[in-house]
Amino acid sequence: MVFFTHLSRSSFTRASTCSALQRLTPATSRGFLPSKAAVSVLSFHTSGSTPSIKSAVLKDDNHPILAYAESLSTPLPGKFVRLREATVAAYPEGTHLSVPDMQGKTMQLLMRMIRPHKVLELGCFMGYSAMAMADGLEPGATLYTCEKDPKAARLSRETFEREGYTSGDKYAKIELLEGDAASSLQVLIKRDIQFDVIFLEMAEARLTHPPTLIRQLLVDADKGGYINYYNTILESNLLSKDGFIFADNTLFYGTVLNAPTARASQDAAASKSKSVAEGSSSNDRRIPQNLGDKLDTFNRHVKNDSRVEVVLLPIFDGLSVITRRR
Ligand SMILES: C[S@@+](CC[C@H](N)C(=O)[O-])C[C@H]1O[C@@H](n2cnc3c(N)ncnc32)[C@H](O)[C@@H]1O
Repeated sequence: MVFFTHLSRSSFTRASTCSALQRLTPATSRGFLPSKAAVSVLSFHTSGSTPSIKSAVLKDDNHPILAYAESLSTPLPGKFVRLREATVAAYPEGTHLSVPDMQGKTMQLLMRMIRPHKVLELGCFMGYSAMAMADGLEPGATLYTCEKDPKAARLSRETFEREGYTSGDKYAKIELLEGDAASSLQVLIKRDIQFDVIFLEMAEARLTHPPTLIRQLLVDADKGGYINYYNTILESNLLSKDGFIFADNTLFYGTVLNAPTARASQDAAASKSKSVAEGSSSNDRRIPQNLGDKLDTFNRHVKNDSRVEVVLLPIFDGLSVITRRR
C-alpha cells in the first residue's frame, strides 16, 4: 500500500517550497523508508510565501507520485486558496500551521463518511481545517473550534462570517471558542455537549513574528499537551460512544523514531528507528526532538489505553484515529 501526501496546490510556490525543503528535510525523511511495499509519507510544512507542502519519506521530495496523487484528487474550492493567501499575509512565518490541502480534503471526506452532528477542533489557527471539515458536514451540524491566539481568532471569525459559516443557513455552523483550549473544554463539559469527532491539532504556536523557519519549527508545537486533552476528553465524556478522535502530527516529522522509548524497544519498528536515529543527528538540531519524545509518549499512552482502539496512519505528519473499544 502506498500512502500519499500533499503538495502545494499553487505551482508558482512549488520551486521555493522545494528549495526550503531541501534545506530542512535531509536526514530524517530520506533515511526513513519503512519498507518498499509501504511507502510512508510524512508532512513537512514550510513557511514564508509557501502555503504548504508535504515532504515524503520518499528519497525524492519531488517524487512524481505526490504530484500524481494530488492531480487526481478533487481540489478544495477557491475560498481555500483565498484563505491560504490571507494566511501568508497575516502569518508569513506560520503558514505551515494550517493542514495541507490534501489533508483538508481528507478530513472533509471523513466527515462525509462519519456524518457527525457535533465536531470539536482543538487548534483553529486561520480556520482552514475548520472550514474544510464544515463543508463535509450535514446541514444542522455544528463545528466548535478553539483558538487562544487573539489575532488568529479574530481573523478566523471574520472569515467564518464572510464565508457564511456563522448563520448555519448555507453551511454547517462554525462556533469559535476563543481562549485556552483547557478552559474551552470545561465550558463545553458544562454545556453537556458530546462530540462525534474531535480533531486534535494544536500546536503551541508563538505566532508573533518568529524570526526564522527553523526557530518557528522549534517553538510551534506543544504536542505534549495531547495527553492531558485526550484524558480530559475521555474522562469527561466529551466523546460520544462511537465518536472518533483524530490526533494530528503523531509522527512529528519522523522524530518519534528517535524518542528514547522507541530506541530502547526491541521490536522491529524500533530497530528501523535506531538506524534513522544514527543517520539523522544533524536533523535533530532543526526539529525539536523533545516534541517527538512527547508525541511518542502520547502514542504509547493511547496504544496502551484499554479504553480505546487506535490506528496511527502514516499519512501527512501522522494521523492517529482513535475510538472507544467496543
Ligand atoms: C497547527 S495550528 C491549527 C491549524 C488548523 N487546525 C488548520 O489546519 O487550519 C494550532 C493552533 O492551535 C493554537 N493553540 C495552541 N495552543 C492552544 C491552546 N492551549 N488553546 C487554544 N489554542 C491553542 C495555536 O495558536 C494555533 O493557532
